[in-house]
Amino acid sequence: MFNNIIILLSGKRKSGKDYIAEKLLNTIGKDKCTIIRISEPIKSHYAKVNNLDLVELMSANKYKEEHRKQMIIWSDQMRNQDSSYFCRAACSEIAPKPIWIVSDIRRKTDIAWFKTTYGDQIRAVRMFATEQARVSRGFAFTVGVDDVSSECDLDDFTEWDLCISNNNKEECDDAIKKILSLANIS
Ligand SMILES: Nc1ncnc2c1ncn2[C@@H]1O[C@H](COP(=O)(O)OP(=O)(O)OP(=O)(O)O)[C@@H](O)[C@H]1O
Repeated sequence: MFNNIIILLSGKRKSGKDYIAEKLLNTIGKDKCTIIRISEPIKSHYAKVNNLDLVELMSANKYKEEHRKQMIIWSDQMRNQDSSYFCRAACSEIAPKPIWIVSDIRRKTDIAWFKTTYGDQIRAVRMFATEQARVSRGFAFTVGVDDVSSECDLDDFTEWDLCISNNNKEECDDAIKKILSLANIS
């Protein structure tokens, strides 16, 4: 596979993982870069099993939030059988581009699988935003979502290559520069 650097983005809900991933994609260029979402195979398999509309499920709307808890429970059951099932599925048909951005790393097993599979190509990035900023972006603490392993498993992980803040435009611009530098892109 022709990929040189794989940027893993992790952070709490509404810390801006997708936002930063899209900015990186637009900066690096779609010819050289692609975004991978582990949630894609989770959602497509979950939609199939439950006869749901995948387009609605992929969008950041109420429909997605309504199904989030059930998807967490279902995907945990799948992971208990095979912890790297969704990581493998997400990477199985990716275009051969030099930079991959995985925009929704949530578990130690996700990082372990990427490191085992892609070794020193991996750059692990943790994003932070204040609760105030996250609330302003639509975050509301939800039992069964924010207090379970999909949201908390990486809270005590320390082996990040880079930690960044994304509370405002200045921090976001700075974060983009730091991630590009980490990935050896000037
Ligand atoms: N630096 C920023 N400036 C302005 N808006 C931002 C910034 N970062 C994120 N946002 C906005 O906040 C909202 C949440 O961001 P995003 O969807 O990227 O978060 P996320 O971490 O991917 O969340 P989730 O884990 O729920 O998928 C989006 O509407 C996004 O446009």
